[in-house]
Amino acid sequence: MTDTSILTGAGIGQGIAVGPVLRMSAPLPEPADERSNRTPDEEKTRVQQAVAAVAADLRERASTVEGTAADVLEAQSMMAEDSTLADDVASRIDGGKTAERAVFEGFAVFRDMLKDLGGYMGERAGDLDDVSQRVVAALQGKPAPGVPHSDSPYVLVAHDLAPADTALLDLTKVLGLVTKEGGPTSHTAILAREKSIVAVVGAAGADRLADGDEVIVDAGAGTVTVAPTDDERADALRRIEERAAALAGGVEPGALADGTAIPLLANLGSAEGAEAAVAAGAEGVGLFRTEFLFLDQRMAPTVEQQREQYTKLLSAFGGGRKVVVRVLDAGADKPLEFLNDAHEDNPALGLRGLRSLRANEDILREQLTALAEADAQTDADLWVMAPMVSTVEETRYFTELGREYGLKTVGVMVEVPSAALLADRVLRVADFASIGTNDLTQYTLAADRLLGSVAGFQSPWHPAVLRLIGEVGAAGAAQGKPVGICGEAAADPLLAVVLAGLGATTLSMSPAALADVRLSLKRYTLGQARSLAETALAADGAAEAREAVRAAADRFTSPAPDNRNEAPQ
Ligand SMILES: C=C(OP(=O)(O)O)C(=O)O
Ligand SMILES: [Mg+2]
Repeated sequence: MTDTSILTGAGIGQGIAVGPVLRMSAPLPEPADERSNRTPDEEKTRVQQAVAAVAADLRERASTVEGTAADVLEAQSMMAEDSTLADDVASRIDGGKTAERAVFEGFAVFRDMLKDLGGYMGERAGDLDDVSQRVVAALQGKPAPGVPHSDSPYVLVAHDLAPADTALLDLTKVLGLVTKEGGPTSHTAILAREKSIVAVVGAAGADRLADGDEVIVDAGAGTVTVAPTDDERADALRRIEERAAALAGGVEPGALADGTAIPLLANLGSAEGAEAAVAAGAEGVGLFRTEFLFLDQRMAPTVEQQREQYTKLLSAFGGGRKVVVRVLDAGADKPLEFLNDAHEDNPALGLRGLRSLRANEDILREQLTALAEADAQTDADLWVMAPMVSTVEETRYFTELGREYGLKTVGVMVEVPSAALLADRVLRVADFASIGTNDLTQYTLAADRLLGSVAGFQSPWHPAVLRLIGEVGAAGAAQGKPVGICGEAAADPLLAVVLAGLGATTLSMSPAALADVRLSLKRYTLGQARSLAETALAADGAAEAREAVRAAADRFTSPAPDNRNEAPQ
């Protein structure tokens, strides 16, 4: 590509990168479908050896990294050795196929099954393709297709990047990443977010980029500018410098430009993440997902087991810092057998969240006991909340129970439109509300958050979702009760400003998002945030809201004379 053109995709984070393209080596050609001239036993032995070598290599890579990267690589090594897949490949070899062809076909069938499932499972299809390529390469004695080697920095462009490769990218060389495939919840995106790699995934047209093409990757805008003009390049380099300077400016508390405090908190699923969250500037925890501690358990956790975990977490936030713990949120995307193992045709609308705890009140009481005991042992400021509350009556039930255990601050999550619409009454009872925008969006737009086919509906920018958030913000302001946001929406730097304008008093997000949100809040006054919220509410849909807010926000931050139109504070 030589003429300036712009590709669009899903940006991960807010970074910008400028540099020459280097492409991933092309995938291996499809193995020929011809009869094997080896015996089936010989071919099966070859497959076993190749699979064992690939699995060992993936495990070895897993041992050199941590966190999600290690989990992904472990999961891939298990895919390689999956016995159902092995049986499928063996039966193809019995039918006369070569080892290479049998692996190619067998893995493809399972890949298609995952793709058909859509959502999170569909996103795993790429992981399986990568394992298949690695096994075929091992069978052919070729190196596994992977990241190119370069001594100078470059923007890596790939059809889709395998998790094994993303996990091990040399970040001193890779300036940014562009892929044609993959969505915002693909492993590539998850790992890019975790490693703060400037990335645009799912960029249509990325396959046309060639080695040496100069590109600007703008993750915040979700664009890749090919063959930029001198002005575009200079502007991008200036913004890179500005962002680096601002991010290096230390971790001040979250606040708007006029000093209005918007504390920035972390979403955590285990106490292990606490140290990194504090290092990233988390002022406390806005959502501790307790069910993540017990997802693979068949039995309810004991009080002791829980107390130990909660004490560890609270100790990391001593000195009176706030930690909001959510009681177990079972159901739909987070199944907990010990709370509800019934088959439900529509689990998102079933016995989940507080409903399932109420049906197992002994488990809820044990959790509150453990929380109260951990609270007594530490000096963090513990707040406790219930998930999936849909009525004022449920709010009353939970807050009364919490107070029975001596918990000082007891609130509810607003994730269901009914709770948002009656927020004034809910907040008369609860000490605070925390809005879970992931579920609130799912229920407002009637779009299963796990289903790829309806992913287009899952945007918290939708004015219907924002109007509900505004209801809660207004009720909180009227009654002087805190209203936090703890869904993914809070991690979107521009939407975070809109949320502050709608009345959010704290924002909680994955720690990797804190720096960019902090930076974004600092650009706008409360008056401007409210004006941007009005702009979003007036739009017809999510895309229109985001576009209108982006344009209005640019007018606020661009140099005079436009700034004279600044909204009143
Ligand atoms: C924060 C939320 O809870 P979870 O994602 O755990 O359902 C939400 O629904 O926005
Ligand atoms: Mg939720």
